[in-house]
Amino acid sequence: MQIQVNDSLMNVNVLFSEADIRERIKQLSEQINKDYGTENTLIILIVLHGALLFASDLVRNLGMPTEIETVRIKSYEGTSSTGNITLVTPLPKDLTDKQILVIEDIVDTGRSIDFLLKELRKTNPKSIKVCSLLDKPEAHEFPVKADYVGFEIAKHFVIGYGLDLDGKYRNLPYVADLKKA
Ligand SMILES: O=P(O)(O)OC[C@H]1O[C@H](OP(=O)(O)OP(=O)(O)O)[C@H](O)[C@@H]1O
Ligand SMILES: Nc1nc2[nH]cnc2c(=O)[nH]1
Repeated sequence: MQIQVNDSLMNVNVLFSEADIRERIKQLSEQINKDYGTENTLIILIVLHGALLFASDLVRNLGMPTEIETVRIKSYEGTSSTGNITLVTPLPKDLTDKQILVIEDIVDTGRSIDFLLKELRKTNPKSIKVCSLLDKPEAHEFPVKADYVGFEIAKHFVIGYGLDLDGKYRNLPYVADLKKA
């Protein structure tokens, strides 16, 4: 598939197929189930919009009681970060003493998750961990480390499986990068 990005025609190059993602989600959920056990409730905090597809596949494999919550933060326009993070929706209420697992689609510069973790810590939860489908270690500008990572990737802009380009292509069932056609 080819798509137009600004003035360039780009090839959509699959990095992780549907099967790759399914298999990795199985492994991640096994690890999360092992770490948390089956007794205590886990708050699943889905960071909208990007993490929607990943989270909905991941939670189906979790064995503990969960409460699903969402938060929307925004930083990217096109393929670059604006540098300004905003909390578009409020944090869920009553997070004090709760176990929270934040679900992200990608940690890139780390600015978004750094911002969100600071906001969450103000609510005095029992614990906060982060599970991100993708991580770009070479792009980090903030000292963040996700506790669970699906795949580490290079410093390339990716789309699909929740990740957008100006709001589009989130529905692609795979993760792809863009190469000049
Ligand atoms: O580590 P960073 O450099 O901050 O980049 C990661 C963030 O960027 C994307 O969000 P975006 O603001 O594009 O919103 P979206 O999830 O609605 O696409 C993504 O979902 C992460 O939240
Ligand atoms: N779609 C998309 N959003 C991002 N937000 C931060 N990095 C990325 C990326 O590589 N792709």
